[in-house]
Amino acid sequence: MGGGRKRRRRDGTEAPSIHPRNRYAAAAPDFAALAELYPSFRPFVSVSDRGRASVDFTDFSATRELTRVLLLHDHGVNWWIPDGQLCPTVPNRSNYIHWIEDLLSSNLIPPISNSSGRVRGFDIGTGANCIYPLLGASLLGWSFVGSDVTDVALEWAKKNVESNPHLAELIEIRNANAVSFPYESEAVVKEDVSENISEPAEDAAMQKPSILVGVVQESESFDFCMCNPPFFESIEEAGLNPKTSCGGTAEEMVCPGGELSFVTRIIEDSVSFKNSFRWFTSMVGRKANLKLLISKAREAGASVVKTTEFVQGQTARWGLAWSFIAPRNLVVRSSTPARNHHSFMLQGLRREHDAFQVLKSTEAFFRASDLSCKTDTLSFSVDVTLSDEQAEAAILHGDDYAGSLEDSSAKLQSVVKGISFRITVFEQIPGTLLIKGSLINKALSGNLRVSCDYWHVDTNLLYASFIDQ
Ligand SMILES: C[S@@+](CC[C@H](N)C(=O)[O-])C[C@H]1O[C@@H](n2cnc3c(N)ncnc32)[C@H](O)[C@@H]1O
Repeated sequence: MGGGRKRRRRDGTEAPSIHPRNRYAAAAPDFAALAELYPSFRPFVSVSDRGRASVDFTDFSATRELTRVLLLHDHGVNWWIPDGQLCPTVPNRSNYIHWIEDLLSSNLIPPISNSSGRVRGFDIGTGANCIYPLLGASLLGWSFVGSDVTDVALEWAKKNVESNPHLAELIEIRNANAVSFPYESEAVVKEDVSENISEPAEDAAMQKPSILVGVVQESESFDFCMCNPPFFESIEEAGLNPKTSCGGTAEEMVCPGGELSFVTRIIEDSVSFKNSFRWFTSMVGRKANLKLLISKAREAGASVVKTTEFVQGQTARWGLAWSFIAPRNLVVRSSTPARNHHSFMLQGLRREHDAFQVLKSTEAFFRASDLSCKTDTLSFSVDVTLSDEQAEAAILHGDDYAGSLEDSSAKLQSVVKGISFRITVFEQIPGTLLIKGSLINKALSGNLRVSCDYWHVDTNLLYASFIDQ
C-alpha cells in the first residue's frame, strides 16, 4: 500500500509496489551474501560472468531453501515443508501482513476489546508452511489461530510452530474439520433448503469443511482474519507457472467453486461473527471475483469494504477487507450538501506541526488508504486520485450511510472514473492551519456528491487523525 515509487503498466494504470514497511522494500535479498553465510543455500546460487548472483526459481528445492534462509536470517524463524507443499515467497507474503497492520492502525473503525491487549489474528488455511502466523508473530508480536483441514498441513504447521519456542506461545493450530457441533452455519442451512435435502448439518459439513462457524468459539474475539484461499476449481486450472516452482498440492490450490466459492463462504460465515472480528480479510486472485465479492460483502451488511492490490511477481493479487463495525466518523450522506470544496481549521498545533509536516502527514494518510497522491511542496498541496475500484467502493460506502442498499448495484454499474481532489494547507499564523479540499475534475457533475462525500469522510478521518496526535 502506498509509499514507494509507483510503476506504470502498459495500459497506464499504476502497478502496485512493495509495501514501504516490507523489509525487502529498500533492497531485495542478497543471494550472494546469503550463500556465503548458509552453506546449504550455496548450491542453489549461480553467479553470472558479470558477478550477478541468481536463484533458479523453477527448482522447488531452490525456492524452498531460499524461503528457509530468509525466514531464518531476516526473521529468526526455523522453518521447513515437505516436498511439493506450497512454498511461500517471504517478501510477497509480508505485504499482506503489512496491509493488515495498516487496517488495524487506521482510525476508520474502533478497536474491539481484547483482554490480552495483543493483536490477535485468525489465519484461515494456514497450510503446512504456516507462513502468516510465523511472519505476524515474528515481525509484529501478533498472536494467531491458524486453521487447516489436511493432515499434512496440520502436522507441519504444528512442527513449524514447535521449532520456534520463542513464538510457540503466540500460535495455536486448529483443525477446521474438528468443528464443535451442533452448529448452524448460514451457508449449510441455505444449501439444505436450496437442494431440498434433509441431511443433518453434520453431513453437509463433512462435504464442505467449516471455515469460521464451528471453528471460532463463541467467547473468542479477533482483530482480524486473513486467508490465502485455494484459488482454483481444478488442478488443471491451477496450471504450472513455467517461471517458478512454488509447489502446491491439489488440497492447497483447489476447492469446489474456486476462490469465489471459498471467499463467499467466509463472507457468509462472517455474518455470525459481526462483533467478534474487527476486520475480515482475504486475498483474491481474480479482479472479476474481487468485484463480485465486494458486492457480496455489502449485501451481507458490511459497513466498510476496503481493497488493495498486492505486488506479486507477474501475477496480480488483491486484498479484500470488510467489517460490520460502524465507522467512527459517520457522515450522513443525505444531509451532506453537494459541495465541491470543504475546509476546516487546525488550531493550537505544536510548533513541529507546521504546514509542511501536516502536508506530509496528509499525503501519508491518504497513501495508507492506498490512494494515489502527488504532492507539490511549492503550493503546499497534494492531489489525491481514487482508482475505479476505490470510486466504486466510495459509492457503495455512501449508500450505507444513506441507509439504502437497493440502488447500490445500479450505481456500481455506472463506473466513476477519474475522481481526484486537491488538499491545500495554508498557515494562517504559527499553530493555526487552514486545510482546504476541492474536487479537481468538476466535470463529474453526476457523481459530484459521491466524490465530495468520499472526500468529506476522509477529511473527517484526517481531522481525527491530527487530533489523535
Ligand atoms: C493456498 S493454501 C494457503 C496456505 C498458506 N496460508 C499460504 O499462504 O501459503 C490454502 C489452504 O487452505 C486450506 N483449506 C482448505 N479448506 C479449508 C477450510 N475449510 N478451513 C481451513 N483451511 C482450509 C488448504 O488445506 C490449504 O492449506
